[in-house]
Amino acid sequence: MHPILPHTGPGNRVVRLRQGIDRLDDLLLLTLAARRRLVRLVAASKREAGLAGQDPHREEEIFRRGQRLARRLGLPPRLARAQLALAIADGRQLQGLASDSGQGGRLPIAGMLPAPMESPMNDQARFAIPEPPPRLLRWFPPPWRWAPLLRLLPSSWSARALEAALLRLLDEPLRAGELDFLAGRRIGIEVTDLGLHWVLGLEDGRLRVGEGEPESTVRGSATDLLSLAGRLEDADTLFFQRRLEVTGDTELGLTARNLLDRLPWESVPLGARILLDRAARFTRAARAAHGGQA
Ligand SMILES: O=C(O)C(=O)C[C@]1(C(=O)O)C=C[C@@H](O)C=C1
Repeated sequence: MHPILPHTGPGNRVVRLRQGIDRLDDLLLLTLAARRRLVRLVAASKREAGLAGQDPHREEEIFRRGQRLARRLGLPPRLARAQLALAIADGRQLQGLASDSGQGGRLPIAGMLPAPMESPMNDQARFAIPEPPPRLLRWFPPPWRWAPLLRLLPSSWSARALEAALLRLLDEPLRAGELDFLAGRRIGIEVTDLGLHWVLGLEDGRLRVGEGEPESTVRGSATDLLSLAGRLEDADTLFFQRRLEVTGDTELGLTARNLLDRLPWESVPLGARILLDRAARFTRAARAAHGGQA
């Protein structure tokens, strides 16, 4: 808490807004850290495929996409360009590539990056994704601290993201007709610590995330729901420990739960599996770092 700002009134609003700004700054850095991991992976794949490190077309494409998104978000295009230039300069530096390969200073802020500090590592150590260190996680806010920020986002965003994630995850059971029991029904998913809830149904053979009163609701913390979806914990354990709860039409809720248990995990796209596994491990480690309260 800032020492000279009051705890009530407009001063308090400043404190809370600054906390929001801090969370968003955390997100910026977190995004950069995740980007670096992907750059290392893409560098390894390019080497394996015998492709050149530097790819000016790809860089152009990144800038073009950035400008389009900046326009849609009302962000100054120069700001978007500068941010992306910094990220790409770092991407090049990670791969030991020239920061500006004679392209007329297209990455003008490359010089702002610190000199490479990468110590020589073998490929395995370099590309392995380490468990986040606990001290860093204690600094990283627990899921419930994100709730007020998430509420600021349009609910259609989270609904679309969930719909896309579920479509990938449940593609095979959906095509095999195993989700037919959901036709015309509405099942709720509630992430208690994030204050998020969605209603899921099957319309014309397609999974839909929509509005309305659910007939049955599966409820749990972000960490526990991710652990279930990522197969780090099985549904029985979570229900038995009351970390997962089904209310309303129990039969419908239990059918959904059983489906999750029987999910043909091998058929889930590898990328989605890795992402889920990472997200679940990360939030579990964050919960442990916050004394089990995240
Ligand atoms: O996509 C790649 O091939 C990368 O190496 C990543 C990246 C970037 O940082 O986005 C870095 C250097 C390349 O010139 C193009 C893009």
